[in-house]
Amino acid sequence: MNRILEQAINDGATPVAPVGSTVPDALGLSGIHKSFGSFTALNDINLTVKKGEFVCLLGPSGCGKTTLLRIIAGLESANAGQIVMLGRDVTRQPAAKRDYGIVFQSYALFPNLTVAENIAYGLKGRSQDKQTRVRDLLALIGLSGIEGKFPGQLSGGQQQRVALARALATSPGLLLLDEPLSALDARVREHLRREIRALQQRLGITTIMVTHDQEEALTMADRIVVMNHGHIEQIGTPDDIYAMPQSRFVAEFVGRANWLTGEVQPQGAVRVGDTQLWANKLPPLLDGRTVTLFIRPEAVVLHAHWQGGENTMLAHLGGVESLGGFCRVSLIVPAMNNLTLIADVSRTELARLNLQAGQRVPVSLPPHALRVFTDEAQVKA
Ligand SMILES: Nc1ncnc2c1ncn2[C@@H]1O[C@H](COP(=O)(O)OP(=O)(O)OP(=O)(O)O)[C@@H](O)[C@H]1O
Repeated sequence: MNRILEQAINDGATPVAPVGSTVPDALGLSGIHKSFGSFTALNDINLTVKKGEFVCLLGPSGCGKTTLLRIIAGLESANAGQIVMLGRDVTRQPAAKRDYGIVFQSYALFPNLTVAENIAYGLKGRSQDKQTRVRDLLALIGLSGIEGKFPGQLSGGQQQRVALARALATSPGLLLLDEPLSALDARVREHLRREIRALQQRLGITTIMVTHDQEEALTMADRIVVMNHGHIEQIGTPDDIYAMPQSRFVAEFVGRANWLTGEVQPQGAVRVGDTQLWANKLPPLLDGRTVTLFIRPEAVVLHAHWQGGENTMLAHLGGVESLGGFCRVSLIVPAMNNLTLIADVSRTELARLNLQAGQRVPVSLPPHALRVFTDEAQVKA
């Protein structure tokens, strides 16, 4: 077994707790508040991260995710709130007393030091032990033999892997990643995404990563924390966030969506233009209210022939855009005031339907796939 992996396990870094044992949470944030002058950057942030979890802080530019990561790291201080790491209150501890490794967006390696010197920078002890540690870490990140190179001789992806090795060198309890992939090109980014996730799972190291890239968060995280204007909009697994967004902001920020505005009818349907739509979980007492229905493009069903049925209508085929593995079809629905729906359809399905531009296509919006929002909040059944 790789020595680092072995050490991580000996250090107790494995994420799975024995049945019945009480493992303290890796991180607990309560009531975190941060202002810069009169500007509130973070407002009442509460979050618990379990040992071994990979959590992504996701949100648009300026929502406060980097500020939150810096507060966890002790590089910024909060105006109010408490930070607990593995049961230890570190709120007033300086950065050096908090047990974490960090990787920033820009590689932040010392250009005048070799790879080995960069990785060993924070290590204490005998030079021979350090050499062994560096060798093990380089093997761990798949870059054995580059000890003597300088950062300038490495590609961007290699530099970020070295930065990761440096962050892991002291076997920290927590790994903090601040947009570590955003300076890399798409192919390297995708590759490193998988590598970092695999490494994190093998080491069982609790990880918090800041990203504005929803795909990154959806593919890497155990849980996603969606942030907006300094507060948390939703915390959930990638599946929860994608399929059951709790606010319109989350639904719009993560993935594509169709939005349909309609009025709730006395019998419980929602009228959109001349069409009556039924949604599962439409709660009572909404008669006459204007609501917004939400459906993901891949949930829109196209039919080869008209069969009628619930939530089925005729649309005109607007256009077909190829997006590699699937196609995005735009559909204009006359019975919904010429609203344009988008549907994501596989290439096989598209070939089966044999669609021609301008053709009339029967379209269904399955009731179970329609979610209902009033103003900002999603209506809960
Ligand atoms: N030192 C500072 N002084 C004043 N305002 C700051 C400071 N640091 C951050 N801010 C403000 O706080 C808000 C949150 O910034 P933060 O960097 O945390 O956002 P972010 O979500 O990480 O965005 P990005 O993805 O663009 O880095 C922004 O409006 C930013 O301008």
